Amino acid sequence: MSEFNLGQRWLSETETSLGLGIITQVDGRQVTVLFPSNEESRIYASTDAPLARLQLSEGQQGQHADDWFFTVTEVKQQNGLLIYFGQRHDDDSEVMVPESQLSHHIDINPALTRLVAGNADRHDLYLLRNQASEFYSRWQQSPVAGLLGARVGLLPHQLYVAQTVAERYHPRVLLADEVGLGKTIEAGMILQRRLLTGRNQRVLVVVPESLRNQWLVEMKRRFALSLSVFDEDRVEQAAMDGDNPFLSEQRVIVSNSFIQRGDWQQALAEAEFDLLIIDEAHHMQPESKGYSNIESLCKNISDVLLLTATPEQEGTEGHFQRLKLLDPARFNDLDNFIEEQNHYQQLAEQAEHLEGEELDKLLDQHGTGRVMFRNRRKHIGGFPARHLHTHALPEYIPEAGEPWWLEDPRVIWLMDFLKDTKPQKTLLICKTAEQVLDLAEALRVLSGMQAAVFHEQMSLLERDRAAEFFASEEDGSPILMCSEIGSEGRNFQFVQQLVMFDLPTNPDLLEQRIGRLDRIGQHGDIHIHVPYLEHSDEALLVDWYHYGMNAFEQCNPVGRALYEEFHHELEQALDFSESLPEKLLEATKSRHQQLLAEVESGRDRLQELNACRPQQAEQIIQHIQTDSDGDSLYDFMEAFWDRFGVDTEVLDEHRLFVKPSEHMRVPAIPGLTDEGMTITVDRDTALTYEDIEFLSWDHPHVQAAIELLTTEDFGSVCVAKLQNKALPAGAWFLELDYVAELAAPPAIAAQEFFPQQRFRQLFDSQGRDLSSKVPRDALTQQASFLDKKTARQIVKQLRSTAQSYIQQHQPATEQWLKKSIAKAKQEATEQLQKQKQRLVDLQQQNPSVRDAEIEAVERRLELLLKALEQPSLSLYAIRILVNQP
Ligand SMILES: Nc1ncnc2c1ncn2[C@@H]1O[C@H](COP(=O)(O)OP(=O)(O)OP(=O)(O)O)[C@@H](O)[C@H]1O
Repeated sequence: MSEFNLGQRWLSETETSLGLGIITQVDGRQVTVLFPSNEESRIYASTDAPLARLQLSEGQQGQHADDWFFTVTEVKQQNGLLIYFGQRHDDDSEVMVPESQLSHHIDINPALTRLVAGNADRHDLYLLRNQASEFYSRWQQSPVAGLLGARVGLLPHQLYVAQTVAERYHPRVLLADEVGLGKTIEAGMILQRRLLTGRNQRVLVVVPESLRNQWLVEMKRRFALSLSVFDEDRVEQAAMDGDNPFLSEQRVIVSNSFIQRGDWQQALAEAEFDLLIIDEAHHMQPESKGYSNIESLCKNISDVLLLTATPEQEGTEGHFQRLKLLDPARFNDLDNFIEEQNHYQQLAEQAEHLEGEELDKLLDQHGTGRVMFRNRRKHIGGFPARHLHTHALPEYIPEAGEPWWLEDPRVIWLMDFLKDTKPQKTLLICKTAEQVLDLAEALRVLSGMQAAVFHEQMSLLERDRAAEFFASEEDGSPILMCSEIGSEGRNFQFVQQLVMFDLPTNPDLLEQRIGRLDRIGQHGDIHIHVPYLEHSDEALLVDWYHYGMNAFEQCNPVGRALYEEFHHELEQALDFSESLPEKLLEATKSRHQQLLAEVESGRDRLQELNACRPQQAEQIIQHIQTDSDGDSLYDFMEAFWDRFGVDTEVLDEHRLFVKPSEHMRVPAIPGLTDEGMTITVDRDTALTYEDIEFLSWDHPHVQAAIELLTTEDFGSVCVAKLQNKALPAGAWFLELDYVAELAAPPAIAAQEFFPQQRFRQLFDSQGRDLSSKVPRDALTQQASFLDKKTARQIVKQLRSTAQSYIQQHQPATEQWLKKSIAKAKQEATEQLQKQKQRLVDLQQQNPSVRDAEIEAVERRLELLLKALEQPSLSLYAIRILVNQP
């Protein structure tokens, strides 16, 4: 057949996955085609080769073999070869591209390629493809994208913080909710939203070693997010290739001590992290080891979240130092900072008389409002009561040479207590690992009990195993005995009995200890037991804490301030008195009341107003409830699994088991393992069964399904049967869907102004434009399945007419694109200018608005406008409907 010429580009109608082929040999009866992307050759009989010629027409996009794109402006023929003239996308230059120089990849216009090749899919796959793009576009615009899929109860105070911080330009904030109110969860939500919207790509998490595993587990089970642990071994291993070891992963978690050692500081600095999260940040003290390493990370990384429940654990100055890590320019003078705090009461009074935007403005403009978020139990409500039980025990004189625990009455008390409270679980906390080990020995020797222990001399794995052994309901240990490291960060809300075998002198540490039980998820009253020896330090401390500041039964916001004021007298009393001096108790009590009244009307009130604005929080919750749209998600995924060969088995009303079958359409789908998984789209079910997957539009498997459908060619061309008696048999319609997208740096979240956009055109057999007259759904309702063979025949019959319609109506598509670009430009300019102005105004009043934030808005607008100059347009889907009444 004379139509074949060397250098021409043809597609295989039966194997489009081979990519674009090139004719390498033509002899009388045979034609040889090389498919370079697969390095395969095929020889066909020239008379009936299942091949289709790729011919781009004006207005269409082409891809050069060197990977740049162009839009065709003119097509010429020369010696049987096509020569394309057009404009390059990257530098706007005029180009001439002989067809032999086209890229072997044909994924830029999958629908057109398939049409040319004469291929068609089933109607239901086409519908799924269209749904995928619709849902994707909706998700891209959702103000709660990234907050939909967290396996958490929808708590207003957390969602308000998460949404507010995630939205900021280069957020640098202190998350300082009281112990156990969910700072880790807030950080996870912020992280997830920022990752999924593209605002951040590379995160470094720094946590105390003892919390590393808990973080990993929490991020995985609550957010389906994996973090990669980097310790000395892993880094050394990875560094052997000579590359920066941290660049091998996007989400990295390291321990405080790893940072303190500082061996990899240079590599960390060069690893291009854009978000830093530091948990238990009160440990970061200027005098602490490796502080300068933390300081330089905070300087290097644009976005920073510091987490601590006890920001003032190391005093006002310590608190100030952490604020300084966030914004050294704003927090540069401690005296000024203290002076500012003195005006909080006055500000709070003003705030009481304001509402809505006025209130927002005042809170935004003053103090630490923009930098620090602190929610308190008192404001949230609904937490269980805490009860103190003191157990005064007689002093004893230890016998020389005998272990102390043989005679200490607290040990006898503990054994009786465990008997009395059986089968309840008890958490015991004391100061040192030695004491824990002695107590474990005591219980073993005196009562034959194998108690779970948790202390710094154990490896991380051993600690996690101990916590698991304790948590196990059936054969777990009734008691876990921890040294002070167990008093931070861990989740023991399934326990109601807490024994303090000794007492810390720092009220914040006391609160951290109680916080292991008093946290979200605690459903019973908490019983705090302090067994103490008469005239011991604990005898004084228990009175000071309980009668002086009610620190056991209430969360105490001024504990640290009281400690700072009274610690000299307290230490003296501990050294020289047998009981708490009345004078010290009275002084503590009255100062406690005074300070409490002050902070509650000042700092506290401002923090309360700032950390959660109930109306806005309510709106976020409503958005989440609406945008989750579990029914649509379930239907969409069910159709997806069905079409892609994933087996499903209904377990109950809310749970489904899904597993890859032997007939998968693609080899693997991210987020779905070979063993399969149980899923739910129902939040309550996901909270009840933590081992099953909570599917949402944020979930990696759902995102993978959408990506597969929208970026590959599944369902891009279909032929369906119409049964309309009012129309002649054989009448046909051509429905085209164009998709426009932006190629922009992910960090500017361009999708919020220009999500994936679709443009539909509908023509009848005479080429009449019916786009505005016949809606898509009306056709879908009348459309039905047509067998594959007939469908392919129809595509082959109509493909050249369809191509000419596409070409003919290209100007209308471009017109549409121009309009939507102009609209997006206007909206982006208006909104971002407004955002910038707000920050500029704020900065006049409140220096905690950083220049970097304002510059980031300017940069976002600049990059957005640039990206809007070059949207990519592709023919996304083609549906041919043929009437067979
Ligand atoms: N919205 C929520 N839904 C379900 N569980 C939650 C939610 N928020 C927090 N939790 C659970 O409550 C516990 C406390 O949360 P988290 O660890 O985030 O608190 P924290 O403020 O970081 O604690 P700490 O002050 O001790 O470091 C955890 O077990 C967490 O999984």
